[in-house]
Amino acid sequence: MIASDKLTPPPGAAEPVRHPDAPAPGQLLGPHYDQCFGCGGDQPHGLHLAARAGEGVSVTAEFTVKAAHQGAPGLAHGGVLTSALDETLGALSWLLRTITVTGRLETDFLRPVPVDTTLHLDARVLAVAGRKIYSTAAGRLGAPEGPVAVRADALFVEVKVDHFVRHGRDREIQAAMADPDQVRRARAFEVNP
Ligand SMILES: CCCCCCCCCCCCCCCC(=O)SCCNC(=O)CCNC(=O)[C@H](O)C(C)(C)COP(=O)(O)OP(=O)(O)OC[C@H]1O[C@@H](n2cnc3c(N)ncnc32)[C@H](O)[C@@H]1OP(=O)(O)O
Repeated sequence: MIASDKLTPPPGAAEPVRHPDAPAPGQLLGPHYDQCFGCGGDQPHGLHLAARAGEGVSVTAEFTVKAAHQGAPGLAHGGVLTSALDETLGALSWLLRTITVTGRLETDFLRPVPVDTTLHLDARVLAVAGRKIYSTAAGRLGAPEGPVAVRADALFVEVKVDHFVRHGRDREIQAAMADPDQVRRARAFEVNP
């Protein structure tokens, strides 16, 4: 499977560089926002995906499919699986110490994923070109070496905290800015907070 032209790093794109203050390999990254559908602990039907720093500019993550995540009877919904890939790819921001949002995400669905399966995900940055981060991820059934069920290629784009302040609903933005723990987590993404 080949990523579309929009996901092919341009000539001159740089190798990704792990930030010197990135969390150590093996360290749990924790949620970037408690209400996040992907990683937040306060979302009852969220994915509760737990990501860890890997070597280089990579992460691993686990997500267990619940009944609330079904599309067909007993099987995970494809959009939910794409969300798990998106969240895992988003966690790469912790290693670059930049805030990024998904610009483009292409998913291949290779095997059905039954409810109760734990999907073992991994993601890594392939290249960086200015604000554009090119990355790839896969989700395996039941074990880190299990068969690949889903995979994705992505382009994330670097933004500043201002992106969220400008576009987010005011109620949640005000609450986030009043929460010192949330502000600390946002700063952990940024090289120059
Ligand atoms: C107090 C508050 C605390 C907050 C604490 C936050 C904590 C940290 C939260 C992180 C959360 C992560 C969660 C998981 C990941 C999501 O799910 S993120 C949510 C989904 N994504 C979005 O909502 C993004 C919506 N899109 C946008 O906002 C804008 O289109 C973007 C992506 C920021 C780009 O807009 P822009 O900044 O105006 O930049 P633009 O010049 O258009 O594009 C820059 C470059 O990217 C390229 N590009 C852009 N989009 C595309 C595309 N779709 N295809 C190909 N190329 C593209 C452009 O062609 C351009 O290339 P160059 O011309 O430089 O070569």
